[in-house]
Amino acid sequence: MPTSPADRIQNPSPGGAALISIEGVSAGYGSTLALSGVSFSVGAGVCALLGPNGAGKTTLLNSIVGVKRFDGRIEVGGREIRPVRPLNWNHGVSKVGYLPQTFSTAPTLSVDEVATYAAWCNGLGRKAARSASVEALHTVDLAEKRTSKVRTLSGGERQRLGLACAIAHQPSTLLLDEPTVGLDPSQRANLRDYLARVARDRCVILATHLLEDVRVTAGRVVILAAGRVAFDGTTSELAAHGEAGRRDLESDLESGYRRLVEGSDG
Ligand SMILES: Nc1ncnc2c1ncn2[C@@H]1O[C@H](COP(=O)(O)OP(=O)(O)OP(=O)(O)O)[C@@H](O)[C@H]1O
Repeated sequence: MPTSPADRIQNPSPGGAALISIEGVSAGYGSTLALSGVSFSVGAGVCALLGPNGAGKTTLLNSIVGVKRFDGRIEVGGREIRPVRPLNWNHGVSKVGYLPQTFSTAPTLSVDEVATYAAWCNGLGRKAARSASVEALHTVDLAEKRTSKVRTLSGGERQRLGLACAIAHQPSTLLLDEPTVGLDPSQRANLRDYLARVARDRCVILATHLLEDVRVTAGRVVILAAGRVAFDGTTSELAAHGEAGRRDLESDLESGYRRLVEGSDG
């Protein structure tokens, strides 16, 4: 069985200090139950959150960040999330950085203004927010665009601006909802490198449909199906669910995923 590079370099074990703890979380929209009794905890490392369309991934991330009402208990860095209140409400700098599935912001603001404002909203003072913006834009390779208006950015550049907004205040946990969608291959590789680096001492939950994201970055995988946890283990354990004799780790992961979620591996 091929071993994931992330398995070797990270400590995705929930046996380490849990940065995010989710216990019996249920949430819905009117009569639609989107999450039903979801429980797992996550320590340092990249934890991939997989599942078919409508499985509840975005609902779970919105619950963790405190913008979606839920039943059950969620703690981030030992602090209980009380929906619906911003995470940093009266508590200083937010411990969470969130890149939503669709990042949108005021088109007439400059790139630098948007990132500075995000850092300020996440609890930094004005001066610290300005330098945090400079650093974050450098990290996502947007430093040269800092004076450009948001409306002039390409789709991939907007996505990277969204990431800069999520990381500028240096949160201990990062929630990223399909962050590699819309990025070109070299920016996608840069983002994966960045995630592997920051996840050494932080928790990253990466919601994605791309098994290459999982292979390259994640040590741990949680699969949601119809609002419930269908799998919780390492990437190697997920691959072990696949049909034997596949070519590589990514094929094993796909086969394991399809067997668990669809009851077949196509
Ligand atoms: N604002 C909403 N109003 C009503 N139902 C919603 C709303 N948002 C999500 N849902 C429903 O909740 C369920 C979970 O949706 P969610 O967006 O969390 O899934 P997901 O796993 O993120 O899907 P995808 O992979 O397509 O992004 C789905 O049945 C969806 O139709």
